[in-house]
Amino acid sequence: MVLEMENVSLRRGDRWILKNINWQIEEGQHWVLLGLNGSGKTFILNLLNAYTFATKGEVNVLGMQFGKTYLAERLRKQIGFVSSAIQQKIHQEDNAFEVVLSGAFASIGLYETPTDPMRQKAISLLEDLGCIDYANRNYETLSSGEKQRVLIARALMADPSLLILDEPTNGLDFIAREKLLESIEEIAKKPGAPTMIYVTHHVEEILPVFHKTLLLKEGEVFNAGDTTKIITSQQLSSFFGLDVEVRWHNDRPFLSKVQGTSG
Ligand SMILES: Nc1ncnc2c1ncn2[C@@H]1O[C@H](COP(=O)(O)OP(=O)(O)OP(=O)(O)O)[C@@H](O)[C@H]1O
Repeated sequence: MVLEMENVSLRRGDRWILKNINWQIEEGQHWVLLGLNGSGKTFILNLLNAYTFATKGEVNVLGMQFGKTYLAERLRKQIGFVSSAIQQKIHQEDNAFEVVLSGAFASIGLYETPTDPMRQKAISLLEDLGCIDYANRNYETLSSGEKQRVLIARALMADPSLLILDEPTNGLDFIAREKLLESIEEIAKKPGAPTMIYVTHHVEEILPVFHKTLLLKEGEVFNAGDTTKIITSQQLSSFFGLDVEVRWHNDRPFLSKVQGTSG
C-alpha cells in the first residue's frame, strides 16, 4: 500500500479543515485529486509529506506510520514532489542540469559531489522530459513550462516510489500544457513508474492513465473510485452544485456548464 488514510481529520483553530478522510492508494495506481479552491488539497499533501500531522486518525505513507517515530526525512526521499512551493525555493542561478542533479540528494542546490552515474541519469531525464536543449541555461531564464519539466526531472532523479504533481500546469499556455500532459502520460506508462498523484482544479487535465479520482469538497471526500464512474455529468453537477455536462473525447473528459443554469 502506498497510502492509507483512516478517518483523518485536521483542525486549525476552531475549524475542522479535513473531516474523516479515508483514502487508500495501491502501488501502481495513478490518482487524480480534484477539488475547488480551499477544499483542503494542500493540507492533504502536507499530511502525505509529513509537513503537518493529523489531529485525528491514521496516516500511513509507503509503509511508514506517522506519529510513531520521526520519519519525515526518510519518507521525503521516497516522494517526488512538484509544487509551486518547491518552484519558488529553487536557486534561480543554478542551471537546469544542476537543478535536476540536486534531486539525487533531495536538496535545493548542489552541496554534494554527484557521481558519474548520477550525471548520466540527469542527462537521460533531461532528454526524456525534452529539456536537454536548455540544460545549461539558468533556471531563472526558463519559461514556466520549461521550469515545470525541469522540476519533474528533478523529482524523478531519486527514483521516488510516489510522485506528487501539484497543479503542474498552472500558468502554462494551451500548447505547453498539452505537451506537459503528454510527458506525464509517458512517465506514468513506463515500466517501474512511480505511483502518481495529480492534483488539479481542472477536469480536462485528467489523463487516461489516471484510472482513479478522489473528489474533495470542503474538507471531505465527496466521492472516490474509478475515474470513469466519478467523472460523470451527474456526479460533477452534484459536486459543483451546478448543472454541468461531461463529454469524453479521446479518453479525456471535457466539462461545460449546461446552458441556462447559474452558478
Ligand atoms: N491556519 C489556518 N486556520 C484556519 N483555516 C485555514 C488555515 N490555513 C488554511 N486554512 C483554510 O483551510 C482551507 C483549505 O486550504 P487548502 O490550502 O488546503 O485548500 P486547497 O484545496 O489547496 O486550495 P487551492 O486550490 O486554492 O490551493 C481553506 O479554506 C483555507 O482558507
